[in-house]
Amino acid sequence: MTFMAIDVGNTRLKWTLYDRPAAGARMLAQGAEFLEQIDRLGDAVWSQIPEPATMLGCIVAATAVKHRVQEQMEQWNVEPRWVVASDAEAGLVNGYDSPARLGSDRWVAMIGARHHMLRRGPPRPILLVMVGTAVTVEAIDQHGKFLGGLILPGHGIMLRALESGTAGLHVPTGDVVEFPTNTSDALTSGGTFAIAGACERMFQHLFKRCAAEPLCLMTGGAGWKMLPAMTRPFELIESMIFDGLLVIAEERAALNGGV
Ligand SMILES: Nc1ncnc2c1ncn2[C@@H]1O[C@H](COP(=O)(O)OP(=O)(O)O)[C@@H](O)[C@H]1O
Ligand SMILES: CC(C)(COP(=O)(O)O)[C@@H](O)C(=O)NCCC(=O)O
Ligand SMILES: [K+]
Repeated sequence: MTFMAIDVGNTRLKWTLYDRPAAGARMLAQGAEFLEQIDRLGDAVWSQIPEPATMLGCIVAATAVKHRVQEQMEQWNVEPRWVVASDAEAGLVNGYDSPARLGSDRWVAMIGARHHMLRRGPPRPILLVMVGTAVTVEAIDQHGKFLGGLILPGHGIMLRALESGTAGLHVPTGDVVEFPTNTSDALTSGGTFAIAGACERMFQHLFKRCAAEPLCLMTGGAGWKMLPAMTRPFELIESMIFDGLLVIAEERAALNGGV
């Protein structure tokens, strides 16, 4: 009962094939492609792997990208299914003003994060940071309610915005240092500490709201770059969105006999 999990962000498509649609499933194959390169998936790596029996994905890229992804899946007899954020799913309650407008990647990652937290101990609030094209900083209380989250530009977008809005900021990538003394280091450190500072503020808001110390989790393709600059310990779980997709698929299968 093979299961394909797909996460399409604004920069890359990430996929993992599992032996079954359930938390703790065994990974059979995985990959990541920049969106410009996804049109080769069907003929290349996806023609070399076992056919998935079911599929579940989340996508925040444009509708045209979704169609391109589904085209690559046509060789399989599998119906594409994409998560849409709802009022509640898999133990998480959605506090967004318009629940369906919440990015499905954010929703799925939060479900994965809550699952990780519950497996390791008593319920705690969670601060979940996802570092992709954009950065999101999510606050979840100890009861599983998503209280709200921040959206910030990612490193790349911040740098491009500064480059296009100024005459003198066209420099190579620098290092993250406490007291930058050149333009490259000033830009790289500025972006990194902007994100770290936003995370710290949300940690404080969440701690105060819940009167319990949040568990700090991080995910996303650029998470490893942010880790050393954080003001407190974060655990990096690269597979968070896939873990969330597995949890959702398992629960939906139990509820109605299929994803
Ligand atoms: N192999 C890589 N090459 C270049 N950038 C990468 C790579 N892996 C991760 N990144 C960084 O991670 C970001 C993309 O992370 P990802 O989680 O795939 O984003 P998204 O979900 O928005 O598509 C890029 O903006 C880039 O900064
Ligand atoms: C915030 C995002 C742009 C993040 O995208 P990503 O960095 O994963 O490509 C995406 O989750 C999105 O488009 N969200 C919809 C708006 C919202 O969540 O409020
Ligand atoms: K993402």
